[in-house]
Amino acid sequence: MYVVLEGIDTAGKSTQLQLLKDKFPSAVFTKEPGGTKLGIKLREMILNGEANSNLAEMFMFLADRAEHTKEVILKNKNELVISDRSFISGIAYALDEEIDKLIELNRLATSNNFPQKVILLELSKEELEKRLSQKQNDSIEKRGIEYLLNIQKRLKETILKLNISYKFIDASLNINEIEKIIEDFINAK
Ligand SMILES: Nc1ncnc2c1ncn2[C@@H]1O[C@H](COP(=O)(O)OP(=O)(O)O)[C@@H](O)[C@H]1O
Ligand SMILES: Cc1cn([C@H]2C[C@H](O)[C@@H](COP(=O)(O)OP(=O)(O)O)O2)c(=O)[nH]c1=O
Repeated sequence: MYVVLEGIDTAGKSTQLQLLKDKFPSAVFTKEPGGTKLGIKLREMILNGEANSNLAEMFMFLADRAEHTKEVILKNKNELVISDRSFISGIAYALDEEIDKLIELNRLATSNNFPQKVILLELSKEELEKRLSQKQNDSIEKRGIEYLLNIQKRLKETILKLNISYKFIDASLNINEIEKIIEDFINAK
């Protein structure tokens, strides 16, 4: 089963993945961008802000995703794979394009291998402000609070359009409470 953890920057994805590694020791943990050898190079270029064109940046994420699908998702088809982000981020962050068109592009990039379950960690504006103020920001995060809240809205909209089992979780809950909700959701049939 292929499960993905989604949420805007600082929603708590890394924190939860760290805990999930103990709960699911035999699972394959991966991430987008940067879950493959090629992806590590693409991720560095993307986060350094090397692309001036939004379209070029989007295609770098799609290239990362195509490689990730072949090298990680398809090679571990019979395992529990848990990923930090997915094509759902790809759609939400590509603000210039329509969601439906992006779904089609992502079907192509993944050869139709979408996740079976998606978890979204949702932040309130107040909590996002607090967390961003405590962090050194990369080029994407520097785009600001309203930008990230808009992305969060698009993450939800995208998930609701897809026929994938999902769980929305209040990211300001206690860390262990969130972990339990995620664990139960992964274990549920
Ligand atoms: N449930 C939570 N409650 C309060 N703070 C949290 C919670 N989860 C994570 N954090 C803190 O928020 C910040 C961002 O978390 P992180 O896991 O790095 O987010 P992401 O990987 O989504 O960017 C970190 O400082 C982390 O310690
Ligand atoms: C997967 C993906 C991520 N992104 C963005 C989301 C993040 O801002 C950044 C990846 O950074 P990352 O460090 O993995 O996220 P986080 O800061 O939450 O730990 O790239 C896209 O714009 N498009 C995509 O397709």
